[in-house]
Amino acid sequence: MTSLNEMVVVLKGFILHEGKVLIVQRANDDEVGGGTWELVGGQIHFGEDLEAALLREIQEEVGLDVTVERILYATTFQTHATRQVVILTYLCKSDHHEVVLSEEHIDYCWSIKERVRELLPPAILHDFERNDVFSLEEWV
Ligand SMILES: Nc1nc2c([nH]c(=O)n2[C@H]2C[C@H](O)[C@@H](COP(=O)(O)OP(=O)(O)OP(=O)(O)O)O2)c(=O)[nH]1
Repeated sequence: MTSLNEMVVVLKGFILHEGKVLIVQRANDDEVGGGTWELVGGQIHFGEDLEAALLREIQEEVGLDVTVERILYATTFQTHATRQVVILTYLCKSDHHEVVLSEEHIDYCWSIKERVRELLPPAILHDFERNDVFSLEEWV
């Protein structure tokens, strides 16, 4: 019997430029999480390398060429009964701050910690706390 369960792997970039992290706001008409703020990134394609997938997603969503430094944390959750997401979040550095958004997002913000605490949803903030992301010395 074929399983109807789905497992997706999502790569996210914690992109820093001059001490601030880039967060983006999903389009309001997005069926999942419309209007909410998140890190840049998306699903790996079958057969793709992790870093290549991350660089592709970052280029597609915000038009930046970044340097990937290291993995910060991995997390997983179910979006509904038959769909589980595994998220790998990587520290990245950008030499530039000029962002070109795709149709997926309607706004962006290079953010200090205080702003991130105001804008990101509790689930992501919880993962930041659990994985000491707020202690990153490169982040203002
Ligand atoms: N709990 C938790 N949720 C997170 C984290 N990072 C993160 O983006 N999310 C949420 C926000 C997104 O709604 C969701 C999955 O990311 P996504 O929207 O880019 O994935 P997707 O399936 O749409 O991928 P794609 O179509 O854009 O390729 O996970 C995190 O660290 N912890």
